[in-house]
Amino acid sequence: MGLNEKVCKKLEMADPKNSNHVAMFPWFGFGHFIPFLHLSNKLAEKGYKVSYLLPKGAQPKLSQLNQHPNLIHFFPLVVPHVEGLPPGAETCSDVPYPLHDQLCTALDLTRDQVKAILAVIKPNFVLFDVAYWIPALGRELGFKSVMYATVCAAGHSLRLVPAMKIVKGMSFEEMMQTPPGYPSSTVVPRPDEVAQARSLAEEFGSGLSKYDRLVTSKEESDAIALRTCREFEGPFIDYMAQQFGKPVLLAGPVLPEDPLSQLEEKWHKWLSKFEAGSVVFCAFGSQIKLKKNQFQELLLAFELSGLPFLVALAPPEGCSTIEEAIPEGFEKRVQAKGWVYGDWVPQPQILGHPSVGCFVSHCGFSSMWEALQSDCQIVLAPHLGDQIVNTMLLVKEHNVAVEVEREGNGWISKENLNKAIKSVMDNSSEVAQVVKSNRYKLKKVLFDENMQESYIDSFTMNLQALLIN
Ligand SMILES: C[C@@H]1O[C@H](OP(=O)(O)OP(=O)(O)OC[C@H]2O[C@@H](n3ccc(=O)[nH]c3=O)[C@H](O)[C@@H]2O)[C@H](O)[C@H](O)[C@H]1O
Repeated sequence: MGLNEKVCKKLEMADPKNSNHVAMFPWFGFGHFIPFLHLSNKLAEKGYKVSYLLPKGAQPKLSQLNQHPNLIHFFPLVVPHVEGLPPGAETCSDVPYPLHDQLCTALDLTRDQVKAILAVIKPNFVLFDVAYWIPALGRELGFKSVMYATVCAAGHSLRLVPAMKIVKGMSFEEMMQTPPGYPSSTVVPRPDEVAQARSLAEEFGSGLSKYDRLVTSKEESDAIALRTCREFEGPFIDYMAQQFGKPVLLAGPVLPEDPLSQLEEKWHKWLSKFEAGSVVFCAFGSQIKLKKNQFQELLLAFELSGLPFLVALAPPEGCSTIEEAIPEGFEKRVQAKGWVYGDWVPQPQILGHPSVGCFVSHCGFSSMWEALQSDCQIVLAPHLGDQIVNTMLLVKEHNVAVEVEREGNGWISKENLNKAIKSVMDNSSEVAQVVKSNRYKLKKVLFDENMQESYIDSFTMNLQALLIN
């Protein structure tokens, strides 16, 4: 009897009510909270109960994304203070990137709280990403552990497989190599990605390197789950399965259906002043803090473009408010055509507004999926390693976006950003037509209404199959 038949038999015999409880325990960053919560919504639609463990201060920003509060319950954790962290720090948004090591140590120190909760709620499965000690808890408490990766399969295949260990002191030439059997010649190391990938050898919580933590999480867990699909990353998915010798469950893009319906009036009203597809929207996720001069240069690029723009970026380094960072006379010059906003915006809903025609993004994995779901042209300015890999997937592998050219030191000039925006916003340009046509074709495949449903169905089928072994 094949696996699917066995699972079907098991499902017929067992009351699904007995094995449909999943606990979620993501890394303490919104780029992880949000994908885990989107998956929670999809599982709840299939009748699953979800217990979601997270720092207590993160819950308010996430509650609005919880579409099934009767089935998805939050379990707030107290994040212990670790020396070096600002008092009360709980998520990546509270601390600069270099302090994520200490934040991850704090996550490890929630182990007793997590164990106490799991011992009481008795989930059938726990989905996690950086808490490499969850599989051991699973063997002790009797649940199946699944490492749910919220970055692309290409990024994991390139930098987080046993075939090529990332350690301190590797030469540039070594870092420019791809692991044995790696399945791509377009998504490959490049100097700025190598510079970022070196951080994988650095400590990331409790003395472990990021590489060791993330590879151990995959090696120890009962299965790996990826927020992606064959149509987007097929060869990388197969490579991951071969490297780790265990089931790889695919969730698909896992995005909520039409987000525009919930757009708040203030955004809708302002955006609706402009003609369809004319507004440039820029956001760089929940973690990036730019240097003040780079922040100002980006604003000057949007002014130079002459297009209406909405910029949602955190205040740059050294500025506590966005107003402090805006260049002299800028607001007077751009008048009602530009809006610079220094706090959280409803990004997916803004991308769904008909006036928005271009998304300037750092290519974080969630922003990447939201860009592909939208009808916007895509301009990419990646910062962290996996964002560069995501960028190569979109630009080199699928040719659906353009990347901003950087100076040698990583500087983004107003001229180069303006050039990239114009290349996709000038409908007469060949680049604009090619990326637009490729994007529509890819969107048709990735967001075909039955595709997401079939991915979640097979995801739950494969989850249940873990209970048989
Ligand atoms: C896996 C990890 O995710 C991280 O998260 P980050 O927040 O930077 O970016 P996204 O993944 O786009 O996630 C950001 C999420 O926040 C939403 N959002 C953001 C800003 C805002 O003002 N309003 C919003 O609604 C956005 O819509 C998206 O859903 C990094 O990429 C990191 O490289 C990657 O390893």
